[in-house]
Amino acid sequence: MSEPVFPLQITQLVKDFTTKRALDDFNLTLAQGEIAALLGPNGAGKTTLIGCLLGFLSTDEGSIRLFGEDVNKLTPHTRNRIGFVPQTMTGFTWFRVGELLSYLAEYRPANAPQDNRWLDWAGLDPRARIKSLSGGERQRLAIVLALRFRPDLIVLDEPVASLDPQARRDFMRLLPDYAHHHGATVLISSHIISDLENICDRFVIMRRGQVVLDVTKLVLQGQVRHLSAPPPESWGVQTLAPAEDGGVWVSGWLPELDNAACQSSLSVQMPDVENLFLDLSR
Ligand SMILES: Nc1ncnc2c1ncn2[C@@H]1O[C@H](COP(=O)(O)OP(=O)(O)OP(=O)(O)O)[C@@H](O)[C@H]1O
Repeated sequence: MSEPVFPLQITQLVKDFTTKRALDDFNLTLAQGEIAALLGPNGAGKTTLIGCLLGFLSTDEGSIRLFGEDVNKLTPHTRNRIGFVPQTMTGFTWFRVGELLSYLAEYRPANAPQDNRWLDWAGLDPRARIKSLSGGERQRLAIVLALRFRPDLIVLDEPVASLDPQARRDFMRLLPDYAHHHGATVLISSHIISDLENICDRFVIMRRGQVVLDVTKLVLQGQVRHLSAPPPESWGVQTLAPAEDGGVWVSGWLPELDNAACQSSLSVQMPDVENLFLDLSR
């Protein structure tokens, strides 16, 4: 039987800068249609990871495969299946918005499918010069450029930091709609965890270049709990991290865990991603 082909498969990745190991045995595989949050404190390695998986940065060990192809040997077809939204858009400043859209469209096949909802959402004046756009308007343009040609794998590095609240909210509604509609896979990094909690079905938390927790929303809701104090060993649950409030994060099989907590003096709470993230990041 042939191996499944994943949109993204990162295996034992190592990335060293001169004085720093930024990624250390990093592993991540995304299946088609998954919307995954990439979370980590400043310096955790998120941008480095994204740079490596898009082929912008060289790697030292391990492998990165996109739709089954080595990231450094992507065919043009596969390259066209990937959309990348950077933290800030640079370059192309001499173009007008409409000129840049037309110019970049020439690099696509004439019949390439498009999704115009992003242009509608961005609301940009095609006659505006890119150098005169505000930071948020440039970011809208970056999103249009990355998503207009219906990518199957979307990688977003802090895409909403410069968007106003309405644009950010609308974008965070459109993105999962788009992904579900087209079966696209999404990897999104952001420090605004409440946004990600709503739209993501998987949470990958990294620290110091490594994955410290990789959990689906289903497992998070079904098996991860915050306890007010460490549980007895006999419960057989795994301790994930101590919590700042003196409690502890555990993972175990429910309802056994909830039943056990009911019969003891421990209080048990459903997880919220932000607190779990903060405690795992310490
Ligand atoms: N070109 C570079 N040379 C040396 N060290 C680097 C370089 N780029 C990044 N680093 C280091 O690698 C580590 C990971 O950086 P990275 O930018 O990937 O973190 P991040 O998780 O994206 O952080 P942030 O949330 O602040 O954007 C940091 O310690 C950073 O100082």
